[in-house]
Amino acid sequence: MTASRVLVLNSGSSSVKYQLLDMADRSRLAVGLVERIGEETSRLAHEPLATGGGKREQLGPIADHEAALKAVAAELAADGLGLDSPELAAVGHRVVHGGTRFTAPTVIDDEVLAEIRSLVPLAPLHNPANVTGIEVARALRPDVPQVAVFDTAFHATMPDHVAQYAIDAEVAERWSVRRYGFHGTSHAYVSRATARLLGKEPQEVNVIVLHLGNGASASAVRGGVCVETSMGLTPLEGLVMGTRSGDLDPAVIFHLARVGGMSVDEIDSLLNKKSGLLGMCGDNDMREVLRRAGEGDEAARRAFATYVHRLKKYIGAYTAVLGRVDAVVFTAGVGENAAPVREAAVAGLEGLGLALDPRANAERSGEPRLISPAGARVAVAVVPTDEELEIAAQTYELVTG
Ligand SMILES: Nc1ncnc2c1ncn2[C@@H]1O[C@H](COP(=O)(O)OP(=O)(O)O)[C@@H](O)[C@H]1O
Ligand SMILES: CC(=O)OP(=O)(O)O
Ligand SMILES: [Mg+2]
Repeated sequence: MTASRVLVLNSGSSSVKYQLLDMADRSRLAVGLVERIGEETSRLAHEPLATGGGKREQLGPIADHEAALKAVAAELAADGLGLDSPELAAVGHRVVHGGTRFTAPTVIDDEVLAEIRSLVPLAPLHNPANVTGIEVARALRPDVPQVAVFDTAFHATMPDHVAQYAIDAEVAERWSVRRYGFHGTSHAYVSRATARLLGKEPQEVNVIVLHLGNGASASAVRGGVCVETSMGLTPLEGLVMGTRSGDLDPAVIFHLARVGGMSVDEIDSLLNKKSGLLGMCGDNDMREVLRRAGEGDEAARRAFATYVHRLKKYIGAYTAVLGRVDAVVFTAGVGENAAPVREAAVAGLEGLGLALDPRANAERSGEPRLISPAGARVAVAVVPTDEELEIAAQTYELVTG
């Protein structure tokens, strides 16, 4: 019997999502989530699909990512799905920043881990958690390959003139200042799945992918190759997000420092953790924003309008970048679930060939589906992302291929 299980760890700044998959048939054996790590109200939700044991929940403080991962390992072990199993072929880690060095899945050794650690300043919210995940998994199973799958990898094909910021070239080179892009695993998976939905090969279609989760980014994918994306040096640029500002005039930072007396760290925290929907209206969860806006709450309505306006700008810009667009596709928590966001983002874009079928848009389903009217010039679609499956597939291919 060859080992065919892959454990995928997707560690975020305050959460860990995980899945144990059997890559022999791509089935999911266990899935779970630890959220609000570092708070009093941490929660671990675990579902051992293989045993049919039903969902289990643990409430109470989980201090840090190390504690979270150990709790996950204990849950898996309790179902006989532990990391000690001889069937475990590899652990796949989502690593957010791969810099210019990593553009493909990579088996992690000491040197690779050191390089991932050195990229922490470029993804301070994400890479430290990714490093902890690698350290904990490695300590538990030093004999099993640990593979890093990078959020930046899919965007490495962006042309230099797209990746370059219009700043002094020597300064940019010296400090690795360029646009990298993130959520690449999702953009890759979803753009391919969209081609399939259209009955085409990825090489045949041009797609605009809107990944709208807590973090949010857009990408322009021409014939399966990423040519532009909205996140930059770090996951702060681009769309309005749950707690991040996205695009702004860089002079806002000088102004807040010089006139507002804020430190660089305070401004960093303001723009990454206290901005976006949260900053504008006090709620970062789109469900709350929609509920409040529906009740006529002015701050929530304006936050929604700003969020949607930014999306429209990117759809227009990427239509120009691609020249011909076959599909605009919505994915991730907001993109898959929030029909009002999709409706408002596409409204008024008939000139670009975009329209929605209101009935199809209102339908709820976990399947990839079209929400544009039959015969529309540009398809509009909802395609659920599956970063964990994609990470598992890339990991398994690397260790067995
Ligand atoms: N039914 C829904 N309507 C609107 N927004 C939703 C809905 N379900 C989930 N979301 C949004 O999805 C977001 C999380 O998306 P997700 O892709 O899971 O994010 P991440 O992977 O970045 O943590 C939540 O902040 C929430 O606002
Ligand atoms: C890169 C990024 O923004 O990731 P997330 O959406 O998981 O925060
Ligand atoms: Mg996500």
